[in-house]
Amino acid sequence: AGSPQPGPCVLPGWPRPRRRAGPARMTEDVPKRTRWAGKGSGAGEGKGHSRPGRATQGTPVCTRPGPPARAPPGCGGPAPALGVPGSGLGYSLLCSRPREAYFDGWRSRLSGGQWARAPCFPRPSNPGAPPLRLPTWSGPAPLACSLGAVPRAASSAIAGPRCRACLRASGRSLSPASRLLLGPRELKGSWGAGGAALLTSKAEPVVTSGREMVVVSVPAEVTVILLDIEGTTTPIAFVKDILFPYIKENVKEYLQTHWEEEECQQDVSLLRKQAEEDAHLDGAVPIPVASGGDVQQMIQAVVDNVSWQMSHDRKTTALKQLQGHMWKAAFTAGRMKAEVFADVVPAVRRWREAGMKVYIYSSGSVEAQKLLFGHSTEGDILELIDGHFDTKIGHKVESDSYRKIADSIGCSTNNILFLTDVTVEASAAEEADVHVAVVVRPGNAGLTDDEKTYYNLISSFSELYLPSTQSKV
Ligand SMILES: CSCCC(=O)C(=O)COP(=O)(O)O
Ligand SMILES: [Mg+2]
Repeated sequence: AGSPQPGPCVLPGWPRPRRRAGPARMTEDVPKRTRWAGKGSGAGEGKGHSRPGRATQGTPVCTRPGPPARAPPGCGGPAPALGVPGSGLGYSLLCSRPREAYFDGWRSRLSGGQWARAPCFPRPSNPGAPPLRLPTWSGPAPLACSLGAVPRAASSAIAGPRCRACLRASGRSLSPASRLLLGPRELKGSWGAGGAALLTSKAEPVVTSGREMVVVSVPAEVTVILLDIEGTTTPIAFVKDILFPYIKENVKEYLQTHWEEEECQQDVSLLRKQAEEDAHLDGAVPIPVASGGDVQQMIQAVVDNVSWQMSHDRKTTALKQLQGHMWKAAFTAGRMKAEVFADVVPAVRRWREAGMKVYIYSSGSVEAQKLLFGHSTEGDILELIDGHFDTKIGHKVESDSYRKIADSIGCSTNNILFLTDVTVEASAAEEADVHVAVVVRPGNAGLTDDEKTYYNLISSFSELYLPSTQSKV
């Protein structure tokens, strides 16, 4: 295997970014999500790349000489995972011509006829990053999975899905080019609970109790991890079934009890202002001015307004501020403990040990965030958080908010990795050049195939791999 062949390298069905001016390079066809590898390569990198929903499907053709991509041995046709969105983009391409694959800032030279689970395109990024030789295979795939798409080392110990296509068929998404989906080659070290055997200095297999695990490698430039709460650190069910119902059931009584207090009046003023802004919206509930009117009537208007906002899951600062004040009593009295996913605290500790700063950015008010982490099922874990942001800095769906957060922290946007369950937030953050990964947790909203393809997905914080060579803030 392996003498160089002429001809274009065709990667069918990628969501394609728009071409930018300048000499044709394979990187121009790299979907934006692969920017994890390319963020250091210059201002504007990735701008204009396609996103889910806006993606144009096509058949990008690299301009470098090389063989057409062809199906892996045993597959009997084009690798199914290659031709559709959600495929994992260029992993497992058979390149019989030496080329460089850039992979999360690491480079691996793939020589003739070898398979590599790495994107088959050059990335101009992170020139200073250490080279990494990714696992490669020569000749026929060592083990064709049921769909025959991805070769991997044989191991009867490994249960579960065996290739991207199988994983996708089994409902498990993976796709980002920056993921390592490796066969069971060598187990080193351990990471996280549950017996996960994990990478040490090199990208190596991740096998947890006989189950293959997908890892997303954190780019070396990342020094700050910014966390969403609902759907990311905390189950949506806790918010929807405990926190929010508490508000609905208690708002009237709370207002009646605290109406005369300064804090409560400020909350009502903010809600009134919001109601004025919302006046054009269907079903919006106005709040009359407090000029000697009937207090009970006003309280009822606030209750109705809150109820209307919550029924639409509004994330307004006004609503979040009142909610935060209301939760205070419940949390401080020990009547409520906030749930955090089991992987959160161990991972955050690890990140901090590695020198990362960890911040929260949630629609929940900073006050509510502090209550939540100060009274969690894991105890008071506030000390693990370096700082908090809420919608006072801007809404999570606006990219400017992320620039302001970076300013406030004192870093560049590309030093930040934002973890969220909401792709619109991820998209806004990316627009500001923030790295993102979408967190898939039980109960979270589903993702479209394009979104699964486009974004780095993790289902546990333990799936984030921090290269040990990184220097941190
Ligand atoms: C202390 S956060 C309470 C949950 C909440 O109010 C909320 O809106 C969560 O939104 P997130 O931005 O964390 O998804
Ligand atoms: Mg969320």
